[in-house]
Amino acid sequence: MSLLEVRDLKKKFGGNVAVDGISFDLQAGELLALIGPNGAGKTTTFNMVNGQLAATAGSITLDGKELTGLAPRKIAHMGVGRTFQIAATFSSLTVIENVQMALLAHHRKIYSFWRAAADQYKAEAQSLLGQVGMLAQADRPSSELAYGDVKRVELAMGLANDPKLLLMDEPTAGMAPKERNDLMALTKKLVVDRNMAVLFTEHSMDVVFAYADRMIVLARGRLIAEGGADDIRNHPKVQEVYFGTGKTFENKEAGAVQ
Ligand SMILES: Nc1ncnc2c1ncn2[C@@H]1O[C@H](COP(=O)(O)OP(=O)(O)OP(=O)(O)O)[C@@H](O)[C@H]1O
Repeated sequence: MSLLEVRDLKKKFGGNVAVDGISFDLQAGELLALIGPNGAGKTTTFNMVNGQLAATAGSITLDGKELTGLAPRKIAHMGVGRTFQIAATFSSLTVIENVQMALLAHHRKIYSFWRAAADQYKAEAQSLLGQVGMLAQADRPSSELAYGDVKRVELAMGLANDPKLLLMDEPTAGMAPKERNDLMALTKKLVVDRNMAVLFTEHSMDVVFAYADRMIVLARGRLIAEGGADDIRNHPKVQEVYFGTGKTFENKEAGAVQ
């Protein structure tokens, strides 16, 4: 049994079929990329896995337990994490306070307890910051961080619920190539060290080909290809949909840093 099993998953918005009966597996310790042109159904798939969107049909199981129909909070507690952007309101908090907030949320403490709980989960937060190489910057205001470091803190926050599966939506968007590579190398290390699974969407093909263990390709809601970098690069259907959009892989790489 795979950690995540998606079977015949479907989502309709009115008459528009955004995800049209896709099936795939994800193992613990695997970094799986979900790619495809704009409007392919990537975000919709993601949001069904974390429970933000209800599936129209199909099944999603984690460790054999059905996730469809459960609330996002319940799914998070079952071990599905996601990286989220540090909200503007939290940018005045220090790095470690942001991670403590994520831990408080996971342990269901109420925000108004925050003052009294300033020291709560400090050791756990330090441990998470250590894992993403940010311990030395724990007491800096988040607003002062370089963009690549913000992304590391967001990753630490995504680990607050000790996820078996971490969802990352375009983790490297807006990053310079060096920062992108550092973040993905770190993600890969965490996947191995924690025996965690990661499902990520990504527009930058160089990131996908360099770091993903495997990739699945969606086009118009259908899964059209699945495999390693060489399988995907040379897959006629994949070439067709990417050429069909006027974007070759090379063009996408060149235009990846926005
Ligand atoms: N809330 C919604 N209501 C109606 N249609 C939607 C909704 N969300 C997505 N869609 C439609 O579903 C299809 C898939 O969208 P989705 O955002 O999942 O694609 P995507 O692969 O993530 O695209 P992108 O790379 O542009 O983010 C599109 O046709 C989109 O217009």
